[in-house]
Amino acid sequence: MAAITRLLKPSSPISSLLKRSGSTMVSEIESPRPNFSDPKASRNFQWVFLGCPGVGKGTYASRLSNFLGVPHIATGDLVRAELSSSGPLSTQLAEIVNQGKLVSDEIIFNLLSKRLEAGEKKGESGFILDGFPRTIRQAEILDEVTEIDLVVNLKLREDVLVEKCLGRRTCSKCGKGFNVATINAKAEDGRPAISMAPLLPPSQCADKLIIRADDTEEVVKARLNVYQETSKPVEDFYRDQGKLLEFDLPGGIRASWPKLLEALNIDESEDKRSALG
Ligand SMILES: Nc1ncnc2c1ncn2[C@@H]1O[C@H](COP(=O)(O)OP(=O)(O)O)[C@@H](O)[C@H]1O
Repeated sequence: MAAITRLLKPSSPISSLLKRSGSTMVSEIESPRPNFSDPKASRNFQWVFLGCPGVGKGTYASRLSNFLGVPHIATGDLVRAELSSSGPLSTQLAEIVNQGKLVSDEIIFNLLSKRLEAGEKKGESGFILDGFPRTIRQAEILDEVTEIDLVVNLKLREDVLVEKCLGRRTCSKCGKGFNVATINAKAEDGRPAISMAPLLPPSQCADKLIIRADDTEEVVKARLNVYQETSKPVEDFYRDQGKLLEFDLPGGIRASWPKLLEALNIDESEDKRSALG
């Protein structure tokens, strides 16, 4: 794995470059190509998680980020934080998100570069991006500003995705995500059977659970359509670069996590095991 993942450090902070790319003058960007001649300039993992709404990008990206010691950055979380901040963008964002549409690339670049900048100030390096890039333009700009080492594409049958989204709950106090759905989908039409136990909250979170406003059946279906039309091509973008690792989730976390580590060639007994919680 080290060979795939330990590439070299970009010469400028990705946050400032993403900010500049918020304008349409993408061609103006001076790409900070990795400096392969400096063997000391090794950097941390720069991974992307792709997959349909409800597939579990947040769950697995967050576990891996603890395991690998890099921040998990979910653009959906950044959008929701902005939404609840009652800042100038919040009304506009609520309208877009609650219809299941994508926020403009400019707004996303802006939120992401602010998050990366704050992380750089705290000494963060590397990342697992979740929910970004979601358009070809976002993928192209990300490619202009830094090197992505690996893209994990999580996959699950669509009927299960809807059930999972409808079962999602978040603790309004600690922010942790849970799922109250018990999934037992039978094998049919060439789709494999899949069972997933619910991921229930501990007692201190049980009375603080909230449901995302965009997790209604109608909006989930709209988001799945947007994914097929706009985000699916991003898979091809990375497939063509030879960076896409396809991973069909075999079931819930218990069944999937060890298999995912195996697919990533990560030994679970490595020193970061304690981070798993
Ligand atoms: N990279 C992005 N580009 C455009 N819009 C985004 C992006 N990331 C998040 N959003 C907005 O935030 C919403 C929630 O995103 P996310 O939490 O990633 O949801 P999902 O469960 O659909 O994967 C999206 O439906 C979209 O409106």
